[in-house]
Amino acid sequence: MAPHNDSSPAGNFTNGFNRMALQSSGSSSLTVEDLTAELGSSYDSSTLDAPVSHVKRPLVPGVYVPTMCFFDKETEDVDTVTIAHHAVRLARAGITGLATQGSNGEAVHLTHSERQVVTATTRKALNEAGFSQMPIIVGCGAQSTRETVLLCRQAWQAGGDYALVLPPSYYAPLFAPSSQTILEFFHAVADASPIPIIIYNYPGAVNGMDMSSDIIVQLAQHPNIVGVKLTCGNTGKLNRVVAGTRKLSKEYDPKNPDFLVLAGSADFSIQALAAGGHGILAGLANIAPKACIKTIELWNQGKHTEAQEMQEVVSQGDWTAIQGGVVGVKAGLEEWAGYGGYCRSPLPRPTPEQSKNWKNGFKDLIMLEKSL
Ligand SMILES: N[C@@H](CC=O)C(=O)O
Repeated sequence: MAPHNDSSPAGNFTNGFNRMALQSSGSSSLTVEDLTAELGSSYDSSTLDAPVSHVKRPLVPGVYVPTMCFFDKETEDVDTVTIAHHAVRLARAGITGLATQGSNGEAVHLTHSERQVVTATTRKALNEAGFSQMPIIVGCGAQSTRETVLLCRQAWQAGGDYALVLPPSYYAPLFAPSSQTILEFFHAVADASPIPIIIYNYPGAVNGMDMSSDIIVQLAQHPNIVGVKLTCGNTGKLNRVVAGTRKLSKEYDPKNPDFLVLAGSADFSIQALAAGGHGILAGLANIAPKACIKTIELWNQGKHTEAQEMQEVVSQGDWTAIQGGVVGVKAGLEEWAGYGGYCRSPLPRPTPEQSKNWKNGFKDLIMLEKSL
């Protein structure tokens, strides 16, 4: 397997694209001028107050958290103070990395420039708190190849290290989830993106499209595709992807694999590890990062009975998160951590009864979290 492009091109943040980025990404269909023009119309660099420096931040096994986007309760404006606070709180809990604009980050509610602000705020907060080596994955899924590439470039500009990419889904009936169309889409994005791509397989979010292990392994052969988040919950598939991608490496190192295979929900953390997976990228870690980390540590230390017991608490808590979705996770944070607020409209604000139920649903998990 060719070495991964896990280092973003050096250079300071500017509103125009860095030519090195384009050269290193091998982009052939989009010029610097095209992209600068596109950015000029969709992105206001004055919203960022500091240059973003680009350094190598490797993607290693562990617990990654799709962090939340917080909003002012009255105006629904992006609340950068709480975004920064939450990122640092998670980092101090010992997580491996963060993902902005995942499902829990309400990417679909954000404009391009707001996405930039969220990622840059997160990068800045981590750097200032001493976590400058912690990678940030940025959700970059969009419906066209062109917009997906643009989001990847904007993610890089804002300080993102990796791009999490869903397959386009609006026209899903016109192609199968493991078709040539999907293959070509991911190849085109990976060719043009200045940051490496992580495939996001989340059938529930993409018109039911569920990519097969065969196509994921095929895509893993691209030097700029470096991992997958499997929210499908299919541990048989996860096992096949680990086995198939391991064979692509000259020397497989489970502590530093060439292709990272992550469970997309915390309720199958140890099941994923038993299948050879490398960790999780899971929303529940917003609520209970230490419990998610400890469950994985126990398993990796060979303490399988203790890990299984902890997994049961995590899985029960995740059931509340899965049922309440991002509304429920925010309500849980508000109830147990004193911040969280509400999702952007049109997502509903929870009723007092819902908040009470979700608070109770997370109770055992929070007790565990507080004991760690
Ligand atoms: N249940 C998932 C939702 C998106 O992938 C998670 O935990 O993040």
